[in-house]
Amino acid sequence: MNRPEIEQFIVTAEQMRAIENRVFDAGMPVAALMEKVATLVARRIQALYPLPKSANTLSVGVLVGPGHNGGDALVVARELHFRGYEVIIYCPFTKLKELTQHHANYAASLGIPIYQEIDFLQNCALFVDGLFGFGLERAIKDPVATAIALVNTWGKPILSIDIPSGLHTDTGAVLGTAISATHTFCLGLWKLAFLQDQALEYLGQVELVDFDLPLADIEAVLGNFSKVHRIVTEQAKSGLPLPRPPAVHKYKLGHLLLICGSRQYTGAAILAGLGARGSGVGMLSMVVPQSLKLLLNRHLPEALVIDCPETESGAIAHLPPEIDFSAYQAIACGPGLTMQPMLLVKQILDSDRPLLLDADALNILAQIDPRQILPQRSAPTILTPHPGEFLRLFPDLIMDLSNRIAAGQSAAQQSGAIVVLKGARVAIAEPDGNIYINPDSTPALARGGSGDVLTGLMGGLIAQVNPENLIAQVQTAVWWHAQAGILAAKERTELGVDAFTLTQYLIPALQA
Ligand SMILES: NC(=O)C1=CN([C@@H]2O[C@H](COP(=O)(O)OP(=O)(O)OC[C@H]3O[C@@H](n4cnc5c(N)ncnc54)[C@H](O)[C@@H]3O)[C@@H](O)[C@H]2O)[C@H](O)CC1
Ligand SMILES: [K+]
Repeated sequence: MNRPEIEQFIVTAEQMRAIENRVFDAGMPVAALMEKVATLVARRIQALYPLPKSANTLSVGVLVGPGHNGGDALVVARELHFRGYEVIIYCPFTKLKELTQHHANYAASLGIPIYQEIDFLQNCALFVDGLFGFGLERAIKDPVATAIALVNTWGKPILSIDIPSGLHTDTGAVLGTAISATHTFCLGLWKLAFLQDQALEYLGQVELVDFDLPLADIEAVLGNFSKVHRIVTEQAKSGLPLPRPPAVHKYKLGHLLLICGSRQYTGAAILAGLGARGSGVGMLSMVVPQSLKLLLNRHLPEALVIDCPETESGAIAHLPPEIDFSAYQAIACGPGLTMQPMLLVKQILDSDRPLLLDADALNILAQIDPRQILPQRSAPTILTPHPGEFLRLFPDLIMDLSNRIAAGQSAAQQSGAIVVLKGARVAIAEPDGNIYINPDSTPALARGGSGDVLTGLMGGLIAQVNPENLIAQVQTAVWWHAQAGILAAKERTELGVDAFTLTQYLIPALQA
């Protein structure tokens, strides 16, 4: 059983090494730690792939590298051998670290075959990957590169120790070539690569193996320096406005002003409205162009629809002159807006309400310059860009998959806004440099309209709380949205999660 508090930390290779060194300096022998860690991994492998009762054994190919990742793999090989598995080792390296060499000698003395060619392992039913861990420093070359490519094509389960060999521990980039794991046992603390979009297809199912690194050592190294956090379920749930106080009325549960839609993008308004409905917000007012009013009344009978004069092409022309922003606890704006309501966006930027901008509102903001206007706002601003919108907003922050965390942090610091950077692993950056990454999601959410649902949901949540708790609500919204997608995909496959269906899973996701 992992300690729950351990799940929140995210470390770089350098931080992991520093934590590990503190433990060694305090007296824990390196060999003892390796023994402990690898024994835990071996047990997990036995649980996942028990020896079949029908056959006498299961053949396991163990890929062994020159460092301590290879040492871990050799301990696993030895344990599986003693438990009755037929183990075959591939180790093409002539020079091993000392401890690793000791384990290799002992494995050989037990009669476990060790080969320098990968072909000897091609009939194995299962592979354990211990080629490289967080010590990988340069691109993998032949013959190991070819061996990795070959094992990947064999289609057998591959269980990686610590990280799939070939992935950079911090960026998740592939260095030369990488193991495509079916399952990865991340050792001790979550490494940054596990939250990087570009690593996801190599990781398979992921699991943290807690081996009792003392919290004091983790905190001594991470201390105030670690600004990268993993959103954990318990914390996300605690942000939900539940349970409601028993004696409460609708105006105490937040009033959201949701500004969205155009004749061209009608559905975006409906989806955002349904997202807001899911949030349980006390009151929902929706600003839309006139011609959407009837349709919205049909889909969202509970919403107060503020219909606005519209442009020739059906965008909102302007807000009603009598609109009073102080009646709302939050404003969310953007889905389906088109680029026309430029003045409207300027007007809400001038308001003193917490403001969430998405989609076209972000594209309009990009033309105004977020770094100039956002720091002048008296209330918090939240931006929810996908990578394309992000680059329009912050064109000089070149963002690619290997630096999205740093880019998100810079954008938040420079604009003073909370920046929710969408992607396979949504990252939420705060102006103070902290960044929160949502670890569990599903590709089912990569679909038109899913962002509109998030805007409504997040808007509805932030309207319900004190602006001081905003960052917690933003995390909760991102987590909740992903959980709804995960549940919907489980019941309906990843193809069955259109944005409307997603709105129908918001509440079931909480019940689950
Ligand atoms: N997390 C912990 O506290 C523990 C981790 N353990 C395991 O140890 C590895 C890290 O071990 P380390 O020896 O530092 O690194 P690696 O095994 O990843 O490999 C480094 C080794 O490989 C050489 N090298 C680097 N890049 C290449 C390359 N492209 N081609 C060839 N050789 C390369 C480098 O020079 C080194 O010699 C960690 O991941 C865990 O699995 C401990 O077992 C327990 C505690
Ligand atoms: K590995």
